[in-house]
Amino acid sequence: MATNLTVEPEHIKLILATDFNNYVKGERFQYNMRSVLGTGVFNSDGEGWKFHRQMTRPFFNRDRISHFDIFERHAQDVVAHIKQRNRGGYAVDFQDLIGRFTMDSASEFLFDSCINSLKAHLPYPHKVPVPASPSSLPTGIPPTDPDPVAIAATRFTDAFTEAMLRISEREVLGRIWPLFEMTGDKTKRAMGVISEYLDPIIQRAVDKKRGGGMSAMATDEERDGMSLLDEMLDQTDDPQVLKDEMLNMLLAGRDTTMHTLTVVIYFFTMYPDIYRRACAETLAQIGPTRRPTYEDVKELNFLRAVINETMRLYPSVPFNVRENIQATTWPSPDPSDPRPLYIPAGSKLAYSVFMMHRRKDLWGPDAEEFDPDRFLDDRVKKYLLKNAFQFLPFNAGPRICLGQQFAYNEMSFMLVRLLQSFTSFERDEAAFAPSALPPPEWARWRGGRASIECGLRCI
Ligand code: HEM
Repeated sequence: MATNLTVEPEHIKLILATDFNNYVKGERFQYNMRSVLGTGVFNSDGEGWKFHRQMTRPFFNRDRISHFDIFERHAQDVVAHIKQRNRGGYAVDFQDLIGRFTMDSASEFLFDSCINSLKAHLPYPHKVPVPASPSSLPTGIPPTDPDPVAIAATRFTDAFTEAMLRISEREVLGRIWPLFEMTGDKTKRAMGVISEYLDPIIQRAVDKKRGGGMSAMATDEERDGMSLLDEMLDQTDDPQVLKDEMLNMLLAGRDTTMHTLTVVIYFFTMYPDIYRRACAETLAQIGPTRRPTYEDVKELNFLRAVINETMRLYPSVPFNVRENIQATTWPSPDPSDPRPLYIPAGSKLAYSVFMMHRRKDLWGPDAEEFDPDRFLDDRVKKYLLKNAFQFLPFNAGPRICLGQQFAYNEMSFMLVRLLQSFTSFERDEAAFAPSALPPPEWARWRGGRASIECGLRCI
């Protein structure tokens, strides 16, 4: 069956909000993801989804997301890693590094159990031969991690990445993916490693609860100190349900913010003026060393515009899919033919915010340009305020991203710490892995320069 793709705000509004109950992720999508995401919040519909959503939502509503201690610890590690690598004359794979920041921050925030991926050593640029012994390294960093915490973190994050890649491959292959897994489930190995890591954490939390630890009778102060895992234990102590939810949350919490932060930095390397303005705003509001507070972050209007403009052009979830339960109609997108579109029951539907965010009729003639000022000047009124459904990096309606405010805080905090620490960022294209380079023919296409896995020098 063909997939119908829409980039119309009116259609997306129906799917996500006004006719929400008629659209589901669907059995096919859930089957593809199940061996990794189980029945977690991303991978469920109907009553199952409601159970997961109501189990996790209260956690994000608390004023917890305004506590920045976790971000500070991990941001300091990021800055130290960059300085150390740059001192040795090496570029840093920023996407890898910032993925460690978002993984460690999310795991500590959500489960009070940090993965500690920032404790492991960073990979070297692909052309640098891996030194044979610690003493031969200019930075003095041993080539492998002797620390068991670092080894466990690396095994876990590698397995996590592998599992996510495997399920995305299934989506790309579509209906025929089981043919490619006839000899066995391709997520099994990675899920074995993931379970080895998560099962003891979950078991400890279950035992703590059974032993009379945190409970629904906890005081407000005690609740403030509870992790999402503790809170979920108020609803269930089924280890499989808890594990599914942890993985769903880690997926949501690592890759989205990692991707957005990487593209922001990529844009800083392309547009030094934008970088200078963001820097000037940060220094005026917070100064060169002070740790940013929740209130500071809210005042950084230009930085927020940079983040929004990045998510407009490169949203972390560029496409999404749904199926409709009942047959329905959509308004015609063609003004010359007002007849509505008929959508038979059980249609495969895709919507692309990536494409919608670049439409010139919705955003103006410069829709494909990177220009954060469009979120600050009269273009807000002219375009954005006309239709709330034309800017949807976090989705909308009942399934809107639960971590939106956490994500804005986390990304702003990390960017402030980078802006305070470095006066410029440069791409080091010699350090790019060949697989991260755009194919040569892209250079002939307009806008075809981007490759976001960047080797970076921070000065
Ligand atoms: C730049 C950062 C982020 C972006 C752009 C983003 C975007 C999205 C989008 C588009 C969805 C809808 C997915 C779908 O319906 O298929 C979503 C859902 C969700 N997000 Fe985020 N997200 C971000 C960060 C986070 C973070 C940091 C967390 C948690 C720590 C989080 C937690 C969730 C959860 C739990 C859902 C599932 C909601 C549901 O289905 O009811 N997100 N996010």
